[in-house]
Amino acid sequence: QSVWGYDSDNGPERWHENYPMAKGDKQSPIEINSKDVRHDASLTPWHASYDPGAAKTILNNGRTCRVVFDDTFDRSVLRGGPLTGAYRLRQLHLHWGSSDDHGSEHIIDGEKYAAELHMVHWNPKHGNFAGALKQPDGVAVVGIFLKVGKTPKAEIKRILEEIDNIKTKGKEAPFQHFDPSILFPKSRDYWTYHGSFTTPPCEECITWILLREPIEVSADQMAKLRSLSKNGENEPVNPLVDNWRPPQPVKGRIVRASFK
Ligand SMILES: COc1ccc(CNS(=O)(=O)c2ccc(S(N)(=O)=O)s2)cc1
Ligand SMILES: [Zn+2]
Repeated sequence: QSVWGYDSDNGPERWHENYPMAKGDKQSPIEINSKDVRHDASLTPWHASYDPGAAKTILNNGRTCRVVFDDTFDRSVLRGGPLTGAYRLRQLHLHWGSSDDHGSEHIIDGEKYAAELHMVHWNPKHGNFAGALKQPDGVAVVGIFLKVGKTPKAEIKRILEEIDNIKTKGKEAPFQHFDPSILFPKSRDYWTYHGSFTTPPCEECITWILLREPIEVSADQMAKLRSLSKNGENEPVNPLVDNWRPPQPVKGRIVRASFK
């Protein structure tokens, strides 16, 4: 029984065999077409107040590179935008391609970005993360697009410098004194819609907040990300690339924009 992944025998087309939610009506990611988006003047700005001391470790779980935060109390929280109340930051991770022309999960007006960074937050009114997964307002994910350019954002460097310590599956390293809000682009403009985890178990518990302005990374930084391996240290190197789910049916959902 192969665990889910992104290969032909365990990839997105087969996830529904073990995770029936994968065929739900509110799945993510989706393609966003500006002509179908509705500007909602009632959408307020979102605010993140993160404690750099909440950052704990960075790990390679064979499917992504993930930074984990202390979410045992309201220490690093996201508020506002489409959200009611304060959502606790639990982890951030990325999805990327095997080349710079693809890799993001959400696609904007036909454009695929080289990568997409997800900051996962959960609603403490549901007790714990496992409880929040079962609620439509349980989880909020901020998505930031990464574009390859000439003036790379220095802040992503901190994450990529750690890559050498977590090359293989299961490797974990301390990752402290890190405030992920330095990764935010200048503009606060965003799209928001209701969807799901883009990986199994694909629960439909996510309020997506996708930032309109991409951040820039260098080609070398993308190559660094692609040097991670899906396999453990005593196994053959299997480049960790193309860990993105293709767009899912919108099924009548409305995507709202905070901007005109
Ligand atoms: C029942 O046990 C569970 C249930 C659910 C999870 C997934 N939760 S998670 O935060 O690791 C995420 C996976 C995918 C995310 S995406 N690409 O949509 O931002 S977030 C873990 C354990
Ligand atoms: Zn993700």
